[in-house]
Amino acid sequence: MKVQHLSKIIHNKEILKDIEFEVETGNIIGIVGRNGAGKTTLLRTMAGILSPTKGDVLVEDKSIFEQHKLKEQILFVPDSSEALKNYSTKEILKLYKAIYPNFDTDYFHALMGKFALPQVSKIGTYSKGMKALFSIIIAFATKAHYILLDEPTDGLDVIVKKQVLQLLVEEVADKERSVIISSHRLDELEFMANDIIMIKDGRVDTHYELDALKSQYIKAQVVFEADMPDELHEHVTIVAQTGRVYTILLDRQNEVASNAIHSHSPLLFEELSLSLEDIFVAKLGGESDV
Ligand SMILES: Nc1ncnc2c1ncn2[C@@H]1O[C@H](COP(=O)(O)OP(=O)(O)OP(=O)(O)O)[C@@H](O)[C@H]1O
Repeated sequence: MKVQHLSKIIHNKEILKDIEFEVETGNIIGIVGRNGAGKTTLLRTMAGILSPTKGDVLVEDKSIFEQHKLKEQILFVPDSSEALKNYSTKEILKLYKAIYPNFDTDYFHALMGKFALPQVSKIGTYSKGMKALFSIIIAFATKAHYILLDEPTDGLDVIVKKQVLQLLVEEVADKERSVIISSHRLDELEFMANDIIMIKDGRVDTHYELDALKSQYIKAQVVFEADMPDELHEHVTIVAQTGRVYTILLDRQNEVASNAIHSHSPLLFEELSLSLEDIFVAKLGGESDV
């Protein structure tokens, strides 16, 4: 799937601005960004629910807005299943089977059994987590090639969440499917995603292959005889400070920063393992809530 120069204007406001990236099959892509950055609008446009003001979404090098049948390969799971609440699980099953020609009914029942989800006459009677789970089960049973999930783990308890995350990883393992997830949960994404696309004010701020991103930064604990020398503040991001113990982030390529630190002969300089959340602190200037 190719997202090409995608722009979307709603009520004179440019929500998406020239967004471009490619989704390879067998990958999990994490879309992250602060509230209102444009993640949901992007997913809805990629699913063909919203039409772009400019740009295109291509599957098999053809526009999904010109060849509507291609939309059968894409499935969008919204962060709320309100629209389903008055239907029974059987009715929803029937609806999806009609829309998605490759819908796998056996797989649907197998997943319902695996997650011990009962069939109900009104989806509204499910708990919040059960609704989220049901939407995910339906999504994977469609056998669509591109599954777009908006905040999929909202409302799931820890045990179900782990099972769902495991399911996502298994689903892409055969390289037939890609999963694109919008999430605030960086800690979850970092164990699954191959790529992270950070959206800021409707633009792709950064698009990183996760392993490359992690190797770009160093997280370290550093202690000097006194407070951290002033000149170092411009070179490093301080993540935490307890007394004279500073936890810092610095760019691995930035030799000036590294030389500056060592020229002040730190009493301790110890590299720590880096999380995705740390990187967002570095990139968004202390705003870890993306
Ligand atoms: N139908 C609409 N009419 C007017 N403005 C809209 C509409 N849909 C989205 N927007 C605006 O577009 C911007 C991006 O919204 P969007 O829901 O895509 O962000 P998001 O990154 O998914 O946010 P969140 O993390 O809070 O879910 C927001 O400023 C929102 O108010």
